[in-house]
Formats: sequence, C-alpha cells, structure tokens
Amino acid sequence: MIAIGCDHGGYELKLEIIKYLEEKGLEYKDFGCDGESVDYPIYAKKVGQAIIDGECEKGILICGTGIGISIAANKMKGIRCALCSDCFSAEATRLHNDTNIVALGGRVVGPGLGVKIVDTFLNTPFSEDERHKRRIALIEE
Ligand SMILES: O=C[C@H](O)[C@H](O)[C@H](O)COP(=O)(O)O
Repeated sequence: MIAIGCDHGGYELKLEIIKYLEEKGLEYKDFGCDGESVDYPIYAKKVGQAIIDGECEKGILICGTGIGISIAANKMKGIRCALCSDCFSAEATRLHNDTNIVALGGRVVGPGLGVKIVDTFLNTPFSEDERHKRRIALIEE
C-alpha cells in the first residue's frame, strides 16, 4: 500500500500520480488534501504515520516546492524522505538511502517528469550494501 498526500500546491500533480498508480494497479491510500488551501505539515504527518504504523510501505508527498513537506516528514523517526526533481536522484536515493517517502514540488516539475520520478522511486530496490546500511543506521542513531 502506498500513502499519498499533498497540500494545495501539489494537488494537481497528485491527481496525475494517482492516475498513474491506478493505471499500474497499485494500491494507494489518499490522505488529502482535496485542493483547498491547507498546511502541508499536517499531510506530511498523516503519510509519515501510516508508514511508521506499517499501514503503508512507501509514501508520496507533494507541496508547491516539495521542500516544506519533506522537511516536516523528515522530523519523524523512521522516515527518510527524499525531495526529488530528477530520476537520477530518485533511483540513487532508493539504492543508497532506502528512503521510504519521495517528495515532489507541484510547482517545480511537470506531470510527465513527476510521474516518471515516482515510477523510478517505486521500482528501485534498496541496494542492501553494507556501507549504505551503516550510514542509514548512523542517521537513525
Ligand atoms: O514548502 C512549502 C510549499 O511549497 C507550500 O506548498 C507553499 O509554501 C504554499 O504556499 P501558498 O500558501 O502561498 O500557496
């Protein structure tokens, strides 16, 4: 199950990503918002908590820049959220950081690139490399 959430700045891109998830037959839970003006930390918390609770394995967060919502998500223990505006970063952050949330800026990337970033993030496994495990453990510590 994939958790997805956004603020008003990420709403349009969220709809495109949901379309992609549905086309791929991927299960998701939409934590809002519905396009109205909201405060992004609330949605970061909802999605982060779903992952911490084990309800969802991965998450997608979108605000205007992706910055605020990723900062908020990364305050939660066990959450590693990567703000990505390119596919190289989306792939590298899964391989190296075992990130569990990808954040995007709805005012930064277009729908084509945004969906491709999500596709790359969801389809790249963690490398399981010892040096990366050691570094992630240091972050958790
Ligand atoms: O980092 C924060 C996000 O980009 C927000 O989406 C943004 O600050 C919202 O701005 P506004 O309320 O002016 O639409």
